[in-house]
Amino acid sequence: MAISCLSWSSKKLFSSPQNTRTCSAAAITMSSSLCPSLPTHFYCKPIFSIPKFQSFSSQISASATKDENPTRLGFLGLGIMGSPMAQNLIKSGCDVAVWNRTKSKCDPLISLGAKYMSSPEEVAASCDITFAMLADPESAADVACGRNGAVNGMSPGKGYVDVSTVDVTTSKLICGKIKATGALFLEAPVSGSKKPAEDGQLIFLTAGDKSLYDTVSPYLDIMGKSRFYLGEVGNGAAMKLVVNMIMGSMMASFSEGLLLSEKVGLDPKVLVEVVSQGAISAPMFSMKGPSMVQSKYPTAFPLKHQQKDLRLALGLAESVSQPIPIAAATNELYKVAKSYGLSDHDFSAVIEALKAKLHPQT
Ligand SMILES: NC(=O)C1=CN([C@@H]2O[C@H](COP(=O)(O)OP(=O)(O)OC[C@H]3O[C@@H](n4cnc5c(N)ncnc54)[C@H](OP(=O)(O)O)[C@@H]3O)[C@@H](O)[C@H]2O)C=CC1
Ligand SMILES: O=CCCC(=O)O
Repeated sequence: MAISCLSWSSKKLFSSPQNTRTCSAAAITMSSSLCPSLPTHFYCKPIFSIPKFQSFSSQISASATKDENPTRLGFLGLGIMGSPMAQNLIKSGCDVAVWNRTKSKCDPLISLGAKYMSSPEEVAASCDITFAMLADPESAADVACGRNGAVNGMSPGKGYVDVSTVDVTTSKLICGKIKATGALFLEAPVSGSKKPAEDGQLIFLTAGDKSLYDTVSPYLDIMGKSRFYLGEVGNGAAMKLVVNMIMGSMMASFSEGLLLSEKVGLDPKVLVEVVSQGAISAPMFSMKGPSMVQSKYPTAFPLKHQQKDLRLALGLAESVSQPIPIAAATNELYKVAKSYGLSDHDFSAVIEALKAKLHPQT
């Protein structure tokens, strides 16, 4: 299956298969201390992560122009994440068909050149590879396996790549239905939020059919900065849930710190600065701290999705009898935040649940 994308910027040059390499063990020894002036994506990463290397080659656009049968890509689900991901594929010259439950969200992509299809089935039937970026396990299963679902349009030679964050059971269910048609399946949830999606800097946590992984890697490289292949279906979903469980608890703990610092007379803006310089610094704190101090929560990752991921992580832990008391308590806090109508705010709005008086005086 040839790559159909045309080069449109230097970003595209990163994603040429010729420019994408797996680091050898020897190469891992090249570190930032040896090459302090190099940007971080030049540093070698463990062999299971496949970073992109910058190149000034124009090989991909030259080969793409000769391609008379471009790979047809489909994209289902054009929310906060799906829209910029599909947009990056289109802007890279890929032939993309789109569908979204709320049709109006397809319009900006259609104006960029995407074809509109009226159902997931139609997208899957007309495309070689279909990506899906849906809200939760229920919607991911429904879009794949429900009435007019993608499964009905799948057949041997096609591939389905689910990039939604779902639980292991749902991913395996979708995988089973897709594979029963003779098509291939890859789960590929992403780490990274709205801005990394816009910038093509996501991290893909993939598992499933290795041959499909190899086929779609150039597209993952258009949408992301690195990708991990984790083996059998379920491992990508599990990795994503563990990562988001940690993230949700970090955000809750950070929220407590901001409020405690203020209560004892400290400036929370200074706390954000102090944290940013020490061992617990994290881009998340530096990026979201200043707006949290102003009680502003512009949505990048909706709070309802963070609570969903905590709920799913609790189920994952339950399945192996692993205690996760901090995540369990954190989940309760996000549930309180949801009950205050904060579901569609950014997940940093969880701090509001700590501001509220739990037992208001009458
Ligand atoms: N935002 C973020 O920072 C990140 C999110 N994720 C994960 O990616 C996924 C998508 O997130 P995000 O884009 O933020 O979410 P959004 O809520 O912005 O988008 C959700 C998408 O799912 C669709 N959808 C919801 N319910 C249904 C349904 N019953 N049937 C069909 N379609 C449905 C929505 O359609 P409609 O437009 O009609 O509502 C929309 O296209 C989630 O699993 C999330 O956890 C992963 C990494 C980062
Ligand atoms: O699932 C959402 C992840 C958000 C992020 O990684 O910043």
